[in-house]
Amino acid sequence: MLLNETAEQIRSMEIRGAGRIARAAAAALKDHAETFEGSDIRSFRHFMGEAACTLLATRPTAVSLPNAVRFVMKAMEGAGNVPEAQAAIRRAADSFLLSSKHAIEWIGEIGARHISDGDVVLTHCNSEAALACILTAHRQGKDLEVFATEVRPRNQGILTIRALNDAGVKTNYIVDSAVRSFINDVDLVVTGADAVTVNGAVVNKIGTSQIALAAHEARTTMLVAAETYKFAPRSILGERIEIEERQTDEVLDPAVAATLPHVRVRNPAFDVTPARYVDEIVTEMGAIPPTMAYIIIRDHLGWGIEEFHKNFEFNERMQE
Ligand SMILES: O=P(O)(O)OC[C@H]1O[C@H](OP(=O)(O)O)[C@H](O)[C@@H]1O
Repeated sequence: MLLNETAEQIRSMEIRGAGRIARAAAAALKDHAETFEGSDIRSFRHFMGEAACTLLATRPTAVSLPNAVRFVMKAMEGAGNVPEAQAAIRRAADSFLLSSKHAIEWIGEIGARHISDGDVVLTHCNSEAALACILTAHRQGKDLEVFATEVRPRNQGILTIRALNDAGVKTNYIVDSAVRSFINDVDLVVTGADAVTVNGAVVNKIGTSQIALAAHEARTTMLVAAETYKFAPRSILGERIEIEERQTDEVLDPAVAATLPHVRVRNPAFDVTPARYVDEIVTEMGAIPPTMAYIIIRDHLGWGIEEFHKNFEFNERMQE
């Protein structure tokens, strides 16, 4: 698929979910690299740099996207000519796609151990990682019941209840505002994440923080399922995660909005749940307390402060 087409599909949310966005971007960079005609390595770097920028501009919040793009782009750093650089990009993209798939499988296994026979689990939005935990527990023969939210305004809950229904999981579909009414019937909340910052805060679909608050009050365990490529290196530098605010027509019919000149519709797509409301983050490296985010960023992703200096030099070279 052409790079611009992938970018448009991510922007319009035809391709959505933090992990899927990241994999689509890695695959798009790989295909794009093959379309380069020429032999000048500097022109190739520029060609790929522009493609990376196009992908990065699609959606601002899910950190998996810049992490995947950087992982693939960094692979060509040492290449001396175009075929070498193309091969390096191919290898890196394939390795990202494979490790992403394995990460979700591992998260499913580890997350399922947190779910006991007879548990009632609540999930919000449509997260591959969170669903992996629930579906693995179900496949293990545990008798589960799930509460899945509607997820206004894009209604990703429909995708979730379809997946649960297809697997034969007993599921209750509720509007977002019904969470507190049912939270005392729930043993465990499992959500995904679009980003995890260095202080262990979890950025996820709007409404997650209200659910975490309700779970905290009810003493219901709150698990977040997230691959390590959703941890945000730049948060070490104090950079904040930009919360995407989407078009208002997702919330209110423009014809109705036109009759309400004093009303401003707000549509943030994500919110931030502080670490103290999250019991554990289930990653492919194991289940960790959210306060261990720094270790994941530094020791596993390899992003210490010194890496930012290296990256700065790399970006300078890309712009030459
Ligand atoms: O990567 P996985 O676990 O699939 O999803 C993680 C998160 O990505 C989604 O964002 P959106 O629907 O693209 O806005 C949701 O916020 C979901 O919880």
